[in-house]
Amino acid sequence: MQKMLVEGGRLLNGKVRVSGAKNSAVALLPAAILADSNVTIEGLPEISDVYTLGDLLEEIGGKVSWDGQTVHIDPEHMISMPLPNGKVKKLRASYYFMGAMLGKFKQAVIGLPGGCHLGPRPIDQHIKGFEALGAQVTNEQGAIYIRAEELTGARIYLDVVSVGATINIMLAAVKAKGKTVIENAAKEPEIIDVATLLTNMGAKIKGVGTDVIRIEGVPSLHGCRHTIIPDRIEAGTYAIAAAAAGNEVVIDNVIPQHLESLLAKLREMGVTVQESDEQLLIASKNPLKSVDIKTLVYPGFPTDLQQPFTTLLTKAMNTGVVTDTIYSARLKHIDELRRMNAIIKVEGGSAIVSGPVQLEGAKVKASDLRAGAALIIAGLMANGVTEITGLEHIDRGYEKITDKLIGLGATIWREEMTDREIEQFQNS
Ligand SMILES: CC(=O)N[C@H]1[C@@H](OP(=O)(O)OP(=O)(O)OC[C@H]2O[C@@H](n3ccc(=O)[nH]c3=O)[C@H](O)[C@@H]2O)O[C@H](CO)[C@@H](O)[C@@H]1O
Ligand SMILES: C=C(OP(=O)(O)O)C(=O)O
Repeated sequence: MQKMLVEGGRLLNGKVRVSGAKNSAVALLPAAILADSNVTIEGLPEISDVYTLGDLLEEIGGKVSWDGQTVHIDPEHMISMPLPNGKVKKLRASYYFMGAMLGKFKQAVIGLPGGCHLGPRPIDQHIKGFEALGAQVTNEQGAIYIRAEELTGARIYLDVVSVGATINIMLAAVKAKGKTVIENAAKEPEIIDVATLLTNMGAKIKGVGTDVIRIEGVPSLHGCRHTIIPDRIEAGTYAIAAAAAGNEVVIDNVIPQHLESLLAKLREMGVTVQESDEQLLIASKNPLKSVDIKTLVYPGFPTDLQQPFTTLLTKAMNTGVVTDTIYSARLKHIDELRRMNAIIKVEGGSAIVSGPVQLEGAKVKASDLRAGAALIIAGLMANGVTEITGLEHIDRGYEKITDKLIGLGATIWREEMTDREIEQFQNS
């Protein structure tokens, strides 16, 4: 087991390249189940969630071969193997096996998913969608059993706007008989990416990127080649790091339109942001002004950037209020930031950040993926050395983050933990 050490006080400078989008990748890989022939996906991020999903595809009989960031998936010998336990518990996105296996085999048994602990992560809207298409769904000892004689298109209104439910219902509906309409659908770029893959496989989908998606079921889907979109959350994380601890940083392989809410907030704080076709230039200034943020569904401020942004607010003048309307309990980074000298009060589900303060290096624990990113940025801003444990969360979603930050001039490295440190970590 390793820990990460960050020596603060070096200003980030230079260029960093963004990898493929984690939250697309985790849906594109299960989507390949629906094809009858080879699917190739290019530009995948080298992160543990991606490899876990590759292993799960193999568990159900797929042939999966990797060539760097490209994966070739041969679905010909896949079967409707139950996956009640094991690797499905390691990540949230294993729930996309439900929609994809239901669409392909008319049945699926999938353990309730894992993923970051952000408070309750219900899947009632996914189940409502599967049932509307004609499936019977039961929960038996922590696994979801789904079975249908036949899948028939339906009109499905989502009671909450959900990325996971929108994608899962698309996966189940692309081969159903007749027309499916998903109303109050989510509009995130990752949903468009998944729909693009499915369309390349022969699916008939209209309206993605709006809140009404129309799907005309087709009897079969074929293989294809697809290139993933860049990771807007990784790009946003580097943009925040540059604003917090940078001089001038160019972020390469970005779709700036995917980040408008973040960029608007950075500009409000006084950060210089320049956008070009595939790049962002972030130039930080002192002092920064505080702003309030409220996370919302796309194109609102992303919940996945709330935690790193909270760290940035510690160096801004006055108080900024952070409210996460998607995952109101996504606040586990706050106690760790307080250990580093941050002044943050939690009131009525919002975090109130007072600044500016000089953060101090400390021993902290990443409780989830974006909390990890928030702590790394705090380490870059802090006096002295910050020691971060819980790296398995960070490795789920950030490709080569230490190398990328070293490329920008940061002093950051990983070390093996001693037996005593591992014991302390496990008891904490
Ligand atoms: C809308 C949104 O910002 N979604 C984010 C959410 O996706 P994720 O797929 O986890 O969450 P959803 O988009 O599905 O859920 C959005 C909201 O709807 C609720 N809900 C969801 C499904 C359901 O069946 N019932 C239900 O009540 C959730 O509790 C949440 O409050 O976390 C991911 C990982 O951090 C992000 O990449 C997504 O951008
Ligand atoms: C919380 C996240 O991931 P997951 O939903 O896969 O746990 C995230 O991407 O920020």
